[in-house]
Amino acid sequence: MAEVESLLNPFVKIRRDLHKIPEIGFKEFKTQKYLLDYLSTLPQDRFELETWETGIFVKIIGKNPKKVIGYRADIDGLPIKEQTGLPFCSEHDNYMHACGHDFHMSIALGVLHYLVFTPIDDHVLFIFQPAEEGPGGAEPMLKSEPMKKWMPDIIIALHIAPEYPVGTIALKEGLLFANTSELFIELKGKGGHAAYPHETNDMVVAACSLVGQLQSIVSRNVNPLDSAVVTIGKISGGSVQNIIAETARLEGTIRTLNEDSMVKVKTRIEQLLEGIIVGYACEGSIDYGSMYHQVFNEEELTREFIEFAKKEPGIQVYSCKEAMTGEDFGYMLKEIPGFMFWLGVNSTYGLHHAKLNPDEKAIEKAIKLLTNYIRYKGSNE
Ligand SMILES: CC(=O)N[C@@H](CCC[C@H](N)C(=O)O)C(=O)O
Repeated sequence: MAEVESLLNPFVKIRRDLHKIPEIGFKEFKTQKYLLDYLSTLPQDRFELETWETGIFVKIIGKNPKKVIGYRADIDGLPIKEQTGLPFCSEHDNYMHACGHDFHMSIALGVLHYLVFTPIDDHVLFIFQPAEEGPGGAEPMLKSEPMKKWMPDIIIALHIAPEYPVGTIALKEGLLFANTSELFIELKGKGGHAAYPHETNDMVVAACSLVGQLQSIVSRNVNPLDSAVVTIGKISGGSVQNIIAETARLEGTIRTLNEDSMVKVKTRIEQLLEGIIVGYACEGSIDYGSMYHQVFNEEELTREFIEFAKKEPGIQVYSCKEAMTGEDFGYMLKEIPGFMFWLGVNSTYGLHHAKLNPDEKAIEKAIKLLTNYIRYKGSNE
């Protein structure tokens, strides 16, 4: 294994190292240390660095700066048990980089490394952001002191796309990713003996009924020409097979392409929950957790990047439709002009799947494309 690793592109090795240590939002301690250790090997006079929570800001000093170009990479993993069987699979039981943030980090380090050794005119701010999967690091990071001090004039990010081949990128001007809101519903009834249901209010039955009713929101309350998602990803309740459950909890997410639909979907969820409370004589409450602003690509910069990327050897540019994925990078794009794009990584299994296995050849492609684009944008001659 050591021999094979010595033959790898160093940023593929970095990706594998990071893949082994996935950590969830605001607990990315080993990840932050790994990134800091790597940064400590680079010439220290070429950049300034500030940590923020488990994230890191790195400003590469420009030769003749007129602006700051921002590049953001998210760093957290997901609570999923990896099933890839890869030799470098997760060493953290029940956690996995199943959304490609290991790729995002290694690509960012590749571009950063190049710019440290080959300075350009403008400053380049790298933002290693925690907690993209939740509860959200972008919004508080935007308000942080380092960000205020080094506020970028433009900002860029990518996300891996398992469905596209290596060597492709996909993007569009305007709306790229949906508005999101987490959804947590608690139900409380009356538990008791499995053989005496008439003396209880069974929250497993109430929860199942509510999950069924929630499916009607998208099909019956949202305009068919609009789009929305209501997904319940987790149900829990009860303690053992012969006790009727006193409590149940649903955990899910809402996605919409505009803010009005988000309000409408939430109103319907609240109405349906009211119905359950009355129908099952129970208590119920909703917590919307964290919400992400849509990802909206600034049109002129996006068009310019598309034209640039089309001329890059080995890169094919696809035009895509908006997706119902969410990204708190949307908050950065709300304040700073920029764009996000999909990077093709050709995996049979998709994002958030325990067998996601992105093709590492995409790492070098992305490093080259981004480095060339940032050099082009950051040249003031
Ligand atoms: C790109 C991606 O997969 N992002 C996540 C963001 C999750 C936000 C939040 N935890 C929620 O579930 O609403 C996604 O699931 O789209």
